[in-house]
Amino acid sequence: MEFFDCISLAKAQTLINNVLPECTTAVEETELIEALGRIVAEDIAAADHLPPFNRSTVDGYAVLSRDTFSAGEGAPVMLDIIGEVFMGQSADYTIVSGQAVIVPTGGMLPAGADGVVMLEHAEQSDQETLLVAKPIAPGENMVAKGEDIKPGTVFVAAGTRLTAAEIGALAACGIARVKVRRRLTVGIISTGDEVVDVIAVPENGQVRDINSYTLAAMLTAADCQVTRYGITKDNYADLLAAIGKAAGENQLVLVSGGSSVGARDHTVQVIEELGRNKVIFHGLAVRPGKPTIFGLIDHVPVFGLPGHPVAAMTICQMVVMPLVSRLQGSGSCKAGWRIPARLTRNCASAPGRDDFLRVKLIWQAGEYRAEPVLGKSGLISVMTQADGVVHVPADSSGLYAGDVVLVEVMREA
Ligand SMILES: Nc1nc2c(c(=O)[nH]1)N[C@H]1C(S)=C(S)[C@@H](COP(=O)(O)OP(=O)(O)OC[C@H]3O[C@@H](n4cnc5c(N)ncnc54)[C@H](O)[C@@H]3O)O[C@H]1N2
Ligand code: MOO
Repeated sequence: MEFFDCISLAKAQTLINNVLPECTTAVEETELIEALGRIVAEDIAAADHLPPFNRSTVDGYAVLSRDTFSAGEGAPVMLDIIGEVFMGQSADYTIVSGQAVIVPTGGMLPAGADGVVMLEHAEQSDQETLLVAKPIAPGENMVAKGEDIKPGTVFVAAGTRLTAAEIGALAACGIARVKVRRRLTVGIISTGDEVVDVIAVPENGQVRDINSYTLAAMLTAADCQVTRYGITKDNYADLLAAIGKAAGENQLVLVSGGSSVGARDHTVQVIEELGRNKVIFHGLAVRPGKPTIFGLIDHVPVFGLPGHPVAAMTICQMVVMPLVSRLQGSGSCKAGWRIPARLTRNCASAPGRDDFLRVKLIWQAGEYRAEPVLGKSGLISVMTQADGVVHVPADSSGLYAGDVVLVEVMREA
């Protein structure tokens, strides 16, 4: 039996970057609310000032702040109330020194006013006379025209994955439709004579398909359009047909199982045949995930992911997701939050190999602790217990309890 040569993770990433350096995903326009989670295709700048006029942030009296500087509880400043601004209406006044105008929270400030005295810090001795008991600073209790967003400012950059906050900013600027990248199309195939679908009751020797579900869930959460191509038997012709179809219909293909070197592991030969010798690597010096395959079929990247469910998910997160982000035109990896945490126990690692350590995050004494989740690569429960992965680089011989590590969070919430 011929065993594969493992290359380093760093070399693998360079090879992937070299063959697929940039985003080629087409652009489409979508309704604002449909744009949540999508990747913005071009820089978005504001056309106007936000807000378009000076606004009060409290219920009170619009004034010239300098008129109030000498105000105090025992020595109120007296101002003339010249009118009232109503909510949603233009403030058709100009105030000068010695004058005040009643304004509601969110109301427009009259010209000349540079601050608002809160209702509770002033008293009306009659309808036209205001006694101010507390000074305000210039700009206090108001939002200035353009203070939020200035015209011409790029407030959502190309490559941003839209969250509720950007959706709100776009709404504020009157942008009802957004140019976003088309969803990356991803085909997913599970292989294995022993693998049966979720609705089947497995017989002895059989297991239900986990990987096409975990992978589809991860890619869907990363805003991809996923097609599951079911389960293919460990049979060269069936695998050739399935991978060929998936590569013809998608921008990325993930095949789980059959990536190792056993007699039934055909994935690499199939990619080689369909891609005309475009297998770029087979074997990574990582754990888990050693038998990972990467190749191209007519420019479509195809990964052969290890069958063990922990390995399939981990390689998807650490190797496939960065490529997905790049192909999507996104600067940020969907599930790529890294947070510092203190390791709770020693973890050995073989030098010369990158290790991906599964950890559970526990909030304790004002910091996160990273508790290693022990368990074999074939156990899906390892992943239900883990919150993320710690990358132990190839030049490390391990980590010590108390080390502060970066945890790549894999959990959505
Ligand atoms: N002699 C060696 N044997 C193995 C090696 C090795 O270096 N030398 N590597 C091991 C490692 S590491 C892994 S990971 C697996 C990878 O094997 P394959 O990618 O070829 O996957 P299979 O053999 O098809 O399956 C492995 C394992 O995973 C289960 N599996 C497969 N697909 C699914 C699925 N869709 N859902 C749930 N479980 C799945 C399968 O039943 C096997 O138990 O090879 C080791 N062997
Ligand atoms: O990829 Mo295998 O699961 O390293 O154990």
